[in-house]
This record gives sequence, structure tokens and C-alpha cells, in this order.
Amino acid sequence: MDAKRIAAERAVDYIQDGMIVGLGTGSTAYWAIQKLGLKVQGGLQIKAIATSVQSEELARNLGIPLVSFAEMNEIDMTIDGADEVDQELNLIKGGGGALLREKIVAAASKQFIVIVDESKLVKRLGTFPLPVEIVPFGHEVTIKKLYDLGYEPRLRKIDNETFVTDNGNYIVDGHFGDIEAPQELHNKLNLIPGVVDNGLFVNMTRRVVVGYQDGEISELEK
Ligand SMILES: O=C(CO)[C@H](O)[C@H](O)COP(=O)(O)O
Repeated sequence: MDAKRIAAERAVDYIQDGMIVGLGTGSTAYWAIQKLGLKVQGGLQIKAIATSVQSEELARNLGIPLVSFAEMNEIDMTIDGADEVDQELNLIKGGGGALLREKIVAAASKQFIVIVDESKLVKRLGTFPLPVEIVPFGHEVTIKKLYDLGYEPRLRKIDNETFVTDNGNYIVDGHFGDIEAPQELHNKLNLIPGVVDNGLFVNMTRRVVVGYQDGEISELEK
């Protein structure tokens, strides 16, 4: 079985009746939502809030009841993927462009479980290009300010069209080299006018479920 799927399905075992569940975005979260859908069809009583339009549609098609922040303000458990996980369980996320909603949902969650395959584990964050969500207005000057920070920002494009997030914003991707102080960098980036948020998730998760090619699973805890 796919290593991402193994991790995702293991994490879903933590979901219990009555919970409000945050649904992640991406190819690993896809498997968690699928498994959750099967459990709901089998009688599990939960309500969910999604981190993207894509995950919301998937959940709806599977019959998972959805809620919004207008109806509650705390999530019991969120399960989401990541692009990189370091030894402190800090993350880079946003490869799928959903980092802002993912961070809002993770920050509103009592527990935030991250699901990855082994390829996402790194000693230090920074090989994966860090996504930064920026507003379209003045994006040229925002990108210049990012460049001045030592970042080599590239406006994300899909099929030659500028990628637009579910929030109507743009994403830039770029390298900072090895990210030695993720919290510091996170704060610096978010202070730039025009930056909405960035893909660094520092000190947000205490549990990472890792799936391996050979079918093994491990859980990293903090
Ligand atoms: O942050 C994300 C989307 O914004 C994803 O969780 C991240 O990109 C990992 O994706 P995948 O599970 O497809 O490898």
C-alpha cells in the first residue's frame, strides 16, 4: 500500500465519535478523508471543517457532515499533510496552495496530527521551496521585499496562469537555503505588508505519523 495512505489511515484511528475534525489538503490528506468517509458511512458521528474547497467537495461527496467557524470555534482534531517535517516537528506546508486555511484550522485545533511518507522527513527545513501567500494588490512590490530578504521568490503559475488560492491570493515559492531559525523567519515574512501568511508551521504539531514504503508506520511525538 502507498506510504501516504498507510500514515493517513493510521491517523484516522484517533478520531472518535462526537469530534469536530479538521480536514487537510493534498494527496496524503485525501486518503484520510476517504477513510473518514467510510467510517462515517459505517456510523461514526463527527462533523468536519475543510482546509480547501477541494477537500470540502471530497468530504461532501463522501457524506461527511460539514460545519463552519460560524457554528463552532474549536476543532478537536485536525489531520493534514506536510511538505517537510524537521526533527523538532516544525513543518513546511503549502505545496498544494492551501497554507492559509490550513494554518487557521490547525491553530484552532486542540490536536493537530501530521501525516507524511518518509520522504518528507528532513534534518533541517529548506530544501522544499517555502510558499508565501501574498495579496494580488501590489504583489510586484511585495515580491521585491521578499527578494530583499534573501528569498528568490517565484510567482506560482499553473499552465502559464498565475495560481490563485481559495482566498483569492497569489503564492510565491522560493528558497532560503537551510532554515536555521524557522520562528524568526516566519515572523520576518509575516511583517511584510502584502504577505498574508507563509508555509512555516512552527511548534504547531506534537504528533507526526510517518508511513514507509515497506508498509511500516512510525509516530513521532513531541
Ligand atoms: O500543505 C499542503 C497543501 O497546501 C499539503 O499538506 C502538502 O503540500 C503535502 O501534500 P501531499 O500530501 O500531496 O504530499
